Amino acid sequence: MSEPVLTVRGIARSFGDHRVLADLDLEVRAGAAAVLVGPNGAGKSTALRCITGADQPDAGTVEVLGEPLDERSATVRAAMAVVMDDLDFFPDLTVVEHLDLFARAHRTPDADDVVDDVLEEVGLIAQSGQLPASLSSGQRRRLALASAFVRPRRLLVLDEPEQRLDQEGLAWLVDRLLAEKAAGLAIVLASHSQVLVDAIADDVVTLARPT
Ligand SMILES: Nc1ncnc2c1ncn2[C@@H]1O[C@H](COP(=O)(O)OP(=O)(O)OP(=O)(O)O)[C@@H](O)[C@H]1O
Repeated sequence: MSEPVLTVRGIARSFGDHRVLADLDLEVRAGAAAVLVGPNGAGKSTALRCITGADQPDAGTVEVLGEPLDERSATVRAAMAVVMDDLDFFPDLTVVEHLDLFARAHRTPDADDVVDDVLEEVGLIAQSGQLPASLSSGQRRRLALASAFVRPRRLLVLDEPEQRLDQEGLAWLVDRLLAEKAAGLAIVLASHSQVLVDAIADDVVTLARPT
């Protein structure tokens, strides 16, 4: 069996005396998907933030490709594509300019072709010249997801990627994530969509709302 792409051991996180995560373990290998489920406030986003280095666990360890997580390392930045809940875009860059930026910054081979293909796939060809403020919320979500698919990646970290997608968008997302797994990507995501969980999860991790 391949080495794990992501290994989480015993992470814990509290805010004041509010314990959100306690002793969370997770291992995700190439071609597999782990899905975090649980009610609002259960700690799914907190866990993903600890995995990406956006937050620090109080205890436990996170390893990416066998190395302790350092989100500044070139290896981690090249491997980990992250789409979280908060969608920040440059207000003065168009849809296609955002994707060009991601693709070129990460040295995607044949960047122009990749960006065109992904724009088509996410259904944003007609909006490619628009600024983010003029997109619908679902179109902004598609742009955020597209940014992960125009760059090299070995680990996808996605926080509720189904949010604001219509039914056709959810069907696309399922197909895309299955294709990512088939291509050897490791995926960890949080979701409230049973359709998505049933379609892609190899491992379902249920977090309970803290008491
Ligand atoms: N920076 C913070 N300071 C204080 N409390 C926080 C902070 N971040 C998260 N929390 C708390 O931690 C708990 C878990 O939040 P989190 O966002 O991880 O939940 P979630 O499972 O992702 O929920 P949802 O399904 O609503 O997205 C919540 O009670 C939240 O208020």
